[in-house]
Amino acid sequence: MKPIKVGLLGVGNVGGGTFDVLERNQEEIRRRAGRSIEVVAVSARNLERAKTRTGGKVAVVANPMDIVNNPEIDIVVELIGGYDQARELVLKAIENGKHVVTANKALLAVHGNEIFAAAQAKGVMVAFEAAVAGGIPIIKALREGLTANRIDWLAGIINGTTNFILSEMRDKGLDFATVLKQAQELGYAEADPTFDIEGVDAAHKATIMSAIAFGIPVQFDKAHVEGISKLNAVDIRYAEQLGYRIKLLGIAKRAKVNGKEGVELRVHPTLIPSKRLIANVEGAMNAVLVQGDAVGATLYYGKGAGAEPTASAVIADLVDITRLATADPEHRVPHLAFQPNAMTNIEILPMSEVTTSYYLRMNVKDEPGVLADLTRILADAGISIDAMLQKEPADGETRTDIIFLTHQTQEKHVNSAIAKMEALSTVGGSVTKIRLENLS
Ligand SMILES: NC(=O)c1ccc[n+]([C@@H]2O[C@H](COP(=O)([O-])OP(=O)(O)OC[C@H]3O[C@@H](n4cnc5c(N)ncnc54)[C@H](O)[C@@H]3O)[C@@H](O)[C@H]2O)c1
Ligand SMILES: N[C@@H](CCO)C(=O)O
Ligand code: NA
Repeated sequence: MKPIKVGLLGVGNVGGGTFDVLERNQEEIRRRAGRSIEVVAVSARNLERAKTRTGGKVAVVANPMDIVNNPEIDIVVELIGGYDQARELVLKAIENGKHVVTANKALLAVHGNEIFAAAQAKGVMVAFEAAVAGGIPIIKALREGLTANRIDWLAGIINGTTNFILSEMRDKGLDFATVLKQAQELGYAEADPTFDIEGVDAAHKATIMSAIAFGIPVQFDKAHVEGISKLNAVDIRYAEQLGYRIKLLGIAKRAKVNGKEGVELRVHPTLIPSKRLIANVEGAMNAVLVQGDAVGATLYYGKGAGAEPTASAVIADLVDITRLATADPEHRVPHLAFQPNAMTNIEILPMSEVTTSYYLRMNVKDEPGVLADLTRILADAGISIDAMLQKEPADGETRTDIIFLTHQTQEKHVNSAIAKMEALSTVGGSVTKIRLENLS
């Protein structure tokens, strides 16, 4: 069979890695795919660098539209990132009847509904394994391996950069800026690293997984997004003393509020019991825990960022498309796991309606009655306490830290209890709130 022809948009970290792995493993890949997969052209901003990077073996063009409009190309691989230009290129490739592979989670979390509808109408595939948790085949697992299940929830460490920062800060005592620079040098970080640090990248990925897990449209604008920039080292230490690790988790969960179905879609620092496997995922590694009603809990672990791990996922999609290119479109696996006419629109819940447990830290005057006031406020809000830690005041100090771990409750109740605590004259400053998940 004649080779399937690929055009690469972008020869950066992932584009370069894809080129290398395709070349190195071309024979293995051909034996699996049944045809050779051949990169015939790449588009790059820096033409000379791209020529050197690809060893002068392929055409290098400046205008990515030249690839998208090239009738010889069967599959366009979008690895430039960003929203607008990537959207325009992907939609044009689809209009031209080309299949698309992309690692661009930002694009799919925001414009996915439009892109998948266009691909469906045209009968082409848009594959995106690399967009979520890099090299881990989590899209394949959710969409195919777990297809018998009603998925109850999933929770993942899905941003390598922030996990790397949290691990290095804890283990080596390095400061935030130094570790971020290392993550950038290692090719983990997004072009704009605030996307990593502020939880946006993890929310893009959680949004994509929520759509596949529950058969709902992608709705990034409804996700709750909180990163690690406001996380305090003291809370990492207290969490350890209480038997927990703090991780940036992306969570998608079915919930029922007043008898009505909803979906929780949230990214935030989270205390996880230290004994859980996922609590011990360190560095740029990712892990996703999925709870299905039939299978129970399954855990997927591996490299979530970096050139070749991500290339591994890009190429898996290229092989899938190569195998299925001649199949009737209606016989292929649907883009978002559910048939397009069988999607539902379960509401994404506002954060005030979310139910979870909490770590609350406050700095208080060390005097009689303070603890009673605090526990009264929690009791009045219907919040029960699971554990408490009270530190001895340092020598000569009259103030100390108190930490409560609560049982599950709705966020609105915790917020109103915190407002009452902060109004006490014995409580100084604001109360730190970090969510806690037992993941069992
Ligand atoms: N780096 C990772 O570990 C990783 C993992 C998973 C997904 N991703 C995603 O993969 C995509 C690429 O990430 P990356 O880390 O390789 O980024 P990168 O910045 O290393 O590479 C992007 C490349 O695209 C080029 N480019 C930008 N606009 C272009 C244009 N108009 N025409 C041609 N080339 C253009 C840039 O010059 C750059 O070389 C992003 O969507 C990113 O979110 C990255
Ligand atoms: N910036 C992302 C790349 C992988 O999607 C991360 O750190 O996880
Ligand atoms: Na993946």
